[in-house]
Amino acid sequence: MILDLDIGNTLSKWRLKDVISSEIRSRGAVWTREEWRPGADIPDLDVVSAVRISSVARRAVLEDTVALLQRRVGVVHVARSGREALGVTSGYEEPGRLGVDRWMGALAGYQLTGGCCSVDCGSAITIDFVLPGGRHLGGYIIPGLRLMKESLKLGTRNVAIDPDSEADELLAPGKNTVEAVNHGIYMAAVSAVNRIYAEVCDREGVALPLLLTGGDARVVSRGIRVPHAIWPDMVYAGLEACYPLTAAERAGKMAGAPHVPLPAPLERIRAGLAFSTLL
Ligand SMILES: Nc1ncnc2c1ncn2[C@@H]1O[C@H](COP(=O)(O)OP(=O)(O)O)[C@@H](O)[C@H]1O
Ligand SMILES: CC(C)(COP(=O)(O)O)[C@@H](O)C(=O)NCCC(=O)O
Ligand SMILES: [K+]
Repeated sequence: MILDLDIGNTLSKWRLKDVISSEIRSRGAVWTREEWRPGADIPDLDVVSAVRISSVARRAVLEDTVALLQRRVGVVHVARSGREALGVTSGYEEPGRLGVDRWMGALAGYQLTGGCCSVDCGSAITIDFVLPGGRHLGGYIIPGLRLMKESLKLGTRNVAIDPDSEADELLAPGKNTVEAVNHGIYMAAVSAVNRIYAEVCDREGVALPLLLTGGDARVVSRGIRVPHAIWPDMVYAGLEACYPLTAAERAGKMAGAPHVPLPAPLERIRAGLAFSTLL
């Protein structure tokens, strides 16, 4: 089995992938803690022959995890952001400083679409752009839904936005504190994504496919008006593309890759932008 790890600031996600069949056998998540230790809630390492890791947690968390895994597993790949990979060149002045989860998402998105906007809705919401041809432009970082809510300190942190709510309900004015906070941060997040997507497509003169991932991808998706796809395994797909281990991966297949709808025509994106900024 291959153990893939996506260690974010909130959750450490894992999945076990069969080396022979390329099927995902199991998956789970544990809180990203100071001392991250395989335990009851972590897969059995005896069946693991290789590990691939994307981590944006504190360096000590990664070092501890890698040290522990290296004692038990023969092959441990730790992804790093770089200046160039798989046809994509980083837009960052210091490429090593780009969050590796963003880099994995950008690489996976580029493999799938040949140029896209990738949005990762986790602890932070990150919005990255890769143009056709492979130039990564850089991106945007805003607080995620949960962080925005916690920062208000209004005692609403444990009342999550129902991911099944209709966008229309979430966009309506709140009639109590919980609603006002939930609807406010939701509006802030989806407005930012909609606006940033339109601004950058307009600037660059290209309508890009739009991909969403992360723990809040589903709820954010409901407020996005332009065609897009959700790809829960997008960070894992970057690991697959960087460190292909199975026959399917070597053939360029990425697990769980969604059907990506054609983007809206550029004129429509521009008209929407003009409408939201000039009226
Ligand atoms: N079952 C869940 N447990 C925890 N967080 C969840 C859950 N479902 C959705 N979320 C949301 O997803 C976010 C974590 O998403 P994730 O992409 O794993 O973040 P990160 O990569 O930063 O750890 C949380 O901040 C929360 O808003
Ligand atoms: C922006 C992030 C905190 C997002 O992390 P996440 O929400 O996935 O936990 C992470 O990608 C990161 O630490 N990036 C380094 C800074 C940068 O990308 O510029
Ligand atoms: K994120």
